[in-house]
Amino acid sequence: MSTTPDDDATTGLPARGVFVSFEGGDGSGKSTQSRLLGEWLEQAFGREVVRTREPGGTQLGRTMRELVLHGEDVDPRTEVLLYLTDRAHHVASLVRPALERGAVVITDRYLDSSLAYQAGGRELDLARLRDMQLWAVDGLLPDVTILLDLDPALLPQRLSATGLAPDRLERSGEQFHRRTREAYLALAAAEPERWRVLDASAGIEEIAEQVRAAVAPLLDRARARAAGAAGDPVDGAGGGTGGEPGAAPRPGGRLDASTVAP
Ligand SMILES: Nc1ncnc2c1ncn2[C@@H]1O[C@H](COP(=O)(O)OP(=O)(O)OP(=O)(O)O)[C@@H](O)[C@H]1O
Ligand SMILES: Cc1cn([C@H]2C[C@H](O)[C@@H](COP(=O)(O)O)O2)c(=O)[nH]c1=O
Repeated sequence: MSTTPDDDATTGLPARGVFVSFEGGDGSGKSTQSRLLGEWLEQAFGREVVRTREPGGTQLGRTMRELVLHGEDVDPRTEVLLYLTDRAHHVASLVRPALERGAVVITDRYLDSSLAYQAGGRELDLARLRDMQLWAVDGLLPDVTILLDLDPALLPQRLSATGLAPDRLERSGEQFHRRTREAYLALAAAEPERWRVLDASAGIEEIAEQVRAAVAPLLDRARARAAGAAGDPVDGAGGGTGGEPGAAPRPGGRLDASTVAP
């Protein structure tokens, strides 16, 4: 959940939540997979799951989303700042508080979207953008980032499946989407301990299984950490009983509050 493995750098409290981000091109299946992962986590682990997204995970963010995706055309630097404003508020008001109370936070896009789309796609300076992102979120990085890698040639097919008119970014052209994809792959290659790259052209259930396999070990680690902090045995009665990747939902599993992205 944070840049340090055992403690939250900001609060000094034990880091008990788990932070998962989905990344990828438009129409790569992020919403589909974040929904499936959230349902599985609630049912199999009885964990509080907070599903959210960028831009648009907060009320302010929904205004920013409308502006950046459906408003007047803006230059690339203005675009960076719109996404950054959404992100800073999202982390401060929703993501960090949820992690601090022990929730699993699943976000459909996070700061890597800006590095791929604005540095890669719009060809802005990567190092500068990375510094700005880390400042805006006070250093908070996901425990795991799942890249749903899709050839942009498949984008029209995926977009038409949604039945929605393409937004300003989706209309940015094939070369833009190719640069974005290359940027994602380079980010993942540079930080393999955080990223998992999955083939987004595979079937929905096959991908869901790979996502579960990537996330389940993090839950075990967080559970052990939380139990240690509370003085409980790791396999004690409190909380979920855990589960294997792909395990059937646990009967009687506790369903906690879930914030679902609008
Ligand atoms: N693995 C898959 N194979 C085929 N179709 C898929 C797959 N995953 C998702 N889809 C379909 O593709 C469309 C886009 O999926 P989804 O909305 O999950 O993508 P997304 O990455 O969240 O898109 P966006 O970035 O545009 O919001 C939907 O119609 C969805 O049902
Ligand atoms: C967070 C973020 C997003 N974008 C782009 C990527 C997509 O084209 C849209 C968001 O739409 P989605 O339906 O939620 O995928 O915005 C970006 O360019 N930079 C960012 O930081």
